[in-house]
Amino acid sequence: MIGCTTWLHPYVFYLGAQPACKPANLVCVGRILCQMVPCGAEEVDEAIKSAHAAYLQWRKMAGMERARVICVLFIKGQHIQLPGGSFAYTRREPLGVCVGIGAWNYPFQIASWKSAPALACGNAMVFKPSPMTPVTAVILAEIYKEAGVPDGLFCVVQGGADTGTLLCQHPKVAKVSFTGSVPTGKKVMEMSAKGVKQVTLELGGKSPLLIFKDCELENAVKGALMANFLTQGEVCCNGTRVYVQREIMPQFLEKVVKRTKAIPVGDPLLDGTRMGALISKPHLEKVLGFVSQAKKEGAKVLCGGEPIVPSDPNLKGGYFMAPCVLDNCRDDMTCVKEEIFGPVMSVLPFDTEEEVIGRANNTTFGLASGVFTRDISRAHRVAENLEAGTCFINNYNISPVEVPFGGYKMSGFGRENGQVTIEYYSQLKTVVVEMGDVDSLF
Ligand SMILES: NC(=O)C1=CN([C@@H]2O[C@H](COP(=O)(O)OP(=O)(O)OC[C@H]3O[C@@H](n4cnc5c(N)ncnc54)[C@H](O)[C@@H]3O)[C@@H](O)[C@H]2O)C=CC1
Ligand SMILES: C[N+](C)(C)CCCC(=O)O
Repeated sequence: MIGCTTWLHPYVFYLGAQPACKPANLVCVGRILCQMVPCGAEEVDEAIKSAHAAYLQWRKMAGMERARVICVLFIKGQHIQLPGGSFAYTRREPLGVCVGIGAWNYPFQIASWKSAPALACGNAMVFKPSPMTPVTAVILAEIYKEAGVPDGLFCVVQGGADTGTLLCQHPKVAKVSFTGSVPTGKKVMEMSAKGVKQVTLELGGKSPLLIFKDCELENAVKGALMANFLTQGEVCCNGTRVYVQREIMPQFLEKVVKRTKAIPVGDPLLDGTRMGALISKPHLEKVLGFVSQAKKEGAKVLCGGEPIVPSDPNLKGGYFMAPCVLDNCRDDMTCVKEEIFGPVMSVLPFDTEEEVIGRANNTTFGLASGVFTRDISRAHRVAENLEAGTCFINNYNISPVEVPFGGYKMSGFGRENGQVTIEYYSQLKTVVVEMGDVDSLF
């Protein structure tokens, strides 16, 4: 499949139809995995037309029929009684062709979180994965095909910013669901606004994790690791600002450093590995740059923060680094303010609940947050006061598909997962029914 230069119906994906474009290499531990060429205006247009044609059939199918190929959530409207026996009802209808644009960190999950509810609601989707991770969305298309999704309903187009722009600007597109950085999210919103298209934005974060002295410490330590080192720290909702109540700071640091040093870094295909390589050389350099900057600004590296070369010769060209814990951090440091998107935990002391909530909220991001405490009232009070789309109590990074996920503030808007997602992939039609005579004013 990789390197093919034509459409592959039915789940159209383009990997090279434009000889004028420069091919981009997808590399794995320094070796080329596949080559691809971005889609241009012609291919984007064809994909959207193909999705639109499939949508016209798919939208007519009853939920039960769609449920044979995709697990359809309960999609229903409301019945509203009006005077004189008249009534109104609402219908949830699909939007049309939706575009999904994904980041590279969870490529298969992002493609699924967007396309499954879009299709379940009766829409078609044209999905563009990140050019860093072009393959798994194509595998998802194959899975859909096997499950019985009609030809053209889920199309994958390859490319970067130019292809993304073509998708956002296409007049036949009804909605854009975007996962990526804040600067790109703003551009996507701006382009979509010009065509009055609906938008869902899942953007970056710099989430706070609050650890109170009355917590169950072992769990809090494990939670802090889950909040920082999952997927090499390349997770938008990671709790990278770890606020620890001063009294328990020494015990917390001792335990967290011990566990961090023991994380097996290496081949992600081996069962025992808990951390793989970062996505690319420039990204590794960026993350290491944050660590050096933190040192310059007065942070103390308790462990990690340097590149490592695993012993396996096959991994020599990979972009591995040792997971890092930073102590002596302050709220005004770059490592505490900016999204690093790598395995770097910044630890900060606090004294009171009121103080830590103010500090936790002092950010333009608002994706997630977490609190560890045994005090049930405190836990819910903190959850209420933190300005974030999710608050984890006594755990972190738990996101089953039945639970809504999305941001506050500059981390975006709209929600993915959970029943609420229906609202973001459908529109409401009101039907008003008169049961008596028309009472005309004229
Ligand atoms: N809130 C969430 O659910 C998640 C957010 N992210 C965020 O994503 C970022 C990292 O991912 P990246 O791929 O580096 O982000 P990015 O913003 O550079 O790219 C994301 C996607 O947008 C496309 N794109 C770039 N310029 C575009 C344009 N002008 N018009 C349309 N599309 C364009 C890219 O090709 C890619 O597919 C981090 O900030 C992270 O926090 C990542 C995963 C989940
Ligand atoms: C699955 N989870 C919660 C760890 C991450 C989901 C958001 C992302 O794509 O970064």
